[in-house]
Amino acid sequence: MIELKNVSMIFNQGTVNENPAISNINLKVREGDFITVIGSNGAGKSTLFNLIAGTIVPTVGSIHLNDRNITRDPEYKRAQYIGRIFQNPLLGTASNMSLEDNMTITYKKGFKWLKRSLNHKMREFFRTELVQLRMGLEVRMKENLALFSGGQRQALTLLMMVLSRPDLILLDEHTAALDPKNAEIVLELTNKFIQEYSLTAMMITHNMSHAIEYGNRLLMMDKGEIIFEAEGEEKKALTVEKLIDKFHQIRHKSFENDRTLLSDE
Ligand SMILES: Nc1ncnc2c1ncn2[C@@H]1O[C@H](COP(=O)(O)OP(=O)(O)OP(=O)(O)O)[C@@H](O)[C@H]1O
Repeated sequence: MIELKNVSMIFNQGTVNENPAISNINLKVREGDFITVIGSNGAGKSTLFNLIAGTIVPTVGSIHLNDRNITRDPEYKRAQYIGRIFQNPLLGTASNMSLEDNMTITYKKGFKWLKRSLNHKMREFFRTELVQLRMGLEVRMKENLALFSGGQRQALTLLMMVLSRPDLILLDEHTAALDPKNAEIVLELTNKFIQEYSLTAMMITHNMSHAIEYGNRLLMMDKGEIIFEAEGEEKKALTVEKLIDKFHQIRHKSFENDRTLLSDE
């Protein structure tokens, strides 16, 4: 699927501000993997996603999708097969357009003639898909998205991304800006979609228990490196305490992240 080979990212190379944000990462993401990514402040989690999404080009190394070298493919091109959701719930959908129009544009990739072609069949299809969110949005298809809550917007972004069936989805703390109840709803939906549609996904989270509970693989990053990986039974046996201990054993220092949620709840 996606493979990173000896990837390093050095920001401001050769200047006094030189910053080796990613150091020689090798990672194979297999089809169907749901990988949670945790790490201390500035560990390089978002930079890793930026490299995979094509927002930035690695200083060293290469990135491959199904054996095709995509290292130099620009972000807009990769967006056709890599979906990404950010923390800000307003980013994934257009506020000044109706729910129906937002869905149409995503579904047909923005062709101008779409509005006219929004026929009964397609409207019914959207309605059925929206029911899955259990937020009552199927009866609000004509409303502008500016009227929807952050949780509803993020659930819609997720659904619209799923409809486009990307090869890989990158979830960049996509529930962090939501209140705990909505965060839980969106996370459950994420998990449901990933399972039902056999999607391949990577999810950055600051909630350690979510990182343990969801997905089949877990990566722990620090200072631009993947310092610990767990999957299958080993991952299932993890607890927040064990993860913190692991970090301590490997790095001989305590896990520092002011936003990390360490509770086991
Ligand atoms: N565009 C950039 N230019 C220069 N330095 C950058 C850039 N993007 C990230 N960095 C630096 O790279 C390092 C890794 O940052 P990154 O945002 O990937 O960390 P993170 O693990 O996502 O952190 P956090 O959990 O705090 O969001 C940091 O030192 C950061 O300042």
